[in-house]
Amino acid sequence: MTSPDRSVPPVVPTRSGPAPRRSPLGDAFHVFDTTLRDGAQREGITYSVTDKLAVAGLLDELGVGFIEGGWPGAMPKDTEFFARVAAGELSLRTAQLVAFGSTRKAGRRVQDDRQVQALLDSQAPVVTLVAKSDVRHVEHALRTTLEENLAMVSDTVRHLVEHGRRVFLDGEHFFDGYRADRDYGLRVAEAAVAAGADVVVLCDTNGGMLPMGVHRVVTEVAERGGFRIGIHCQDDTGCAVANTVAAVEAGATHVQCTANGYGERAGNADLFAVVGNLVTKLDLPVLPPDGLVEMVRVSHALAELANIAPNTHQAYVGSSAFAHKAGLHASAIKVDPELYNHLDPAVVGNDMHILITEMAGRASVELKARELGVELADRPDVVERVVDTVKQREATGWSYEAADASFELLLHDAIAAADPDAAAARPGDPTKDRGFRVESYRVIVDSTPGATGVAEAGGDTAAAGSVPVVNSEATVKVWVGGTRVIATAEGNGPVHALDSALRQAVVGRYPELEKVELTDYKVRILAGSAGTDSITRVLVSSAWNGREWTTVGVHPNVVEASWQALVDAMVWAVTRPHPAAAP
Ligand SMILES: CC(=O)SCCNC(=O)CCNC(=O)[C@H](O)C(C)(C)COP(=O)(O)OP(=O)(O)OC[C@H]1O[C@@H](n2cnc3c(N)ncnc32)[C@H](O)[C@@H]1OP(=O)(O)O
Ligand SMILES: CC(=O)C(=O)O
Repeated sequence: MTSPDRSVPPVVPTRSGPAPRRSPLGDAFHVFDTTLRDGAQREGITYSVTDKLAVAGLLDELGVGFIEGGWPGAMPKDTEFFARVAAGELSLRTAQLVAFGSTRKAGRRVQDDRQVQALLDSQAPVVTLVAKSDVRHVEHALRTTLEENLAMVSDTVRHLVEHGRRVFLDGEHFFDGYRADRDYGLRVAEAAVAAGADVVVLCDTNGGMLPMGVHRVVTEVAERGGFRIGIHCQDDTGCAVANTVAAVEAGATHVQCTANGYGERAGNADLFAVVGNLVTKLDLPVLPPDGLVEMVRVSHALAELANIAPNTHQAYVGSSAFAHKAGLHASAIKVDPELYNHLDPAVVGNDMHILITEMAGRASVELKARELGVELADRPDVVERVVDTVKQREATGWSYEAADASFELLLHDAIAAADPDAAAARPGDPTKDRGFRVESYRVIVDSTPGATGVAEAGGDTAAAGSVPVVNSEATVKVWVGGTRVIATAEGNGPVHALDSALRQAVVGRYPELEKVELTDYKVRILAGSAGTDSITRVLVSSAWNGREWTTVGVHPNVVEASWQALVDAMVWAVTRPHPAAAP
């Protein structure tokens, strides 16, 4: 018989399912998300139960420690959400689920309070109880005595703790109450802690605080000691994130926030800014190591679920959070991106990009060209030509900031113009050839007086017999690979007719154009200088094969401005290197 080899470590039993993730700080620091409770209190947000499950799943992927799912018993949807989680529809890897509710009603036994029972029925392992901590609210809103409010707090906390729940207490209006009667808020906190609460969250419910005041109050409360401090800041002064960070600096170790700052009135502290600041500025690793890089993805997915357009300028996660417009910024970034970025955007899953506008300088153009795969470091002539063209055009109403595809064509036109011999010698090279050449176009719009009804193909669709029928027809003449092609098409308006005729003319050579979709068409009328006509700027967005691109046209005539943007859209589609080869 051989003795067991003691040098081999024992086999650790494998877990079924993915291993739980934890922030390196574990329970020492809580990131507590209340998007599904306070966030849902924002005007305009209505989550379905399915949305709520998806929101919770995304927050768990980010790595928050606690997800407040709603108020079971107050709203059927919230009750159903907890029931569906309990039934196994969602399993959380990182976060613990939290049910929110208020203390028992005044003058009622906690055992008889249906709202409190609903918290237990939710089966959430953690409960946040909202309690009045401002004497004026106790006396005027609850219309009860200060002693009864303390009893409501301790009875409810004890009841929940006795039933195995971990309890956090939200001290509503704590900061306003502290100004009016500082001892009472602390007595509420102490009553909760004595009954078993784990955290007392100091709430700036009306959101009127500034960071210095939050720091002072949290410091004083921390000096009294005896309980763990949390912070919950509404954003009515625009300081919710700063107030939250100030509270952490003063000793809070539990932060309540909402995704993208959604919340009652002006909102709450934005989870992404709070976490971004704590991790990258205060060196507090409050998320699991793979969490921070998910911020952009999760923020945008949560905006989608809330049906709110993402805030492009949102700190850390907005698509413009690392966008640089000023030429001087670009010139320093060319030397070292850190010179004009507060952190590497990749850390939070974001990207830096350079905007080309009238504020661009040579460095902006060089960096933008590099983004587009073109190296212009040794082509100062081309760079200068592009800078001049952009500045002159933007002075007359063009805008390349949102029209990357038109800028890309302008760049390649400048390269071709700088080297006309090479352009002639290599007509098939997309950097030298626009794919087709327009000779002319014509549009006819006609309407027969008295003719009304549902329009046929090519006319405006209208309710039967209600509006005149207007027909639009376009003819384009283009040169494609040495051949002159004339095509005519109808459309439900002049721009549609032009788009159809142009595609018809070039589709034989470029069959992929059949699949290009026009996804957006924006017209902006720009005031002309005194005494002159106004100018029209048209932006056309197109999509194909997972790519989107935007082109611009500018002219006093809206049809010509639209035509320029349409032609750029098609030229970009047929000449730029893109996944066009894919089906
Ligand atoms: C600061 C915050 O944002 S806290 C979160 C607030 N969120 C919400 O209110 C959303 C969900 N709310 C609801 O669905 C409803 O308001 C409910 C179900 C909670 C209560 O509805 P109702 O019973 O019809 O009461 P109503 O909303 O008119 O008033 C709230 C009652 O709770 C009492 N109350 C308020 N805060 C507390 C508290 N912390 N502890 C105990 N009772 C409280 C009020 O005094 C009032 O009592 P009353 O009925 O004796 O006058
Ligand atoms: C609890 C809460 O949402 C507040 O006091 O603002």
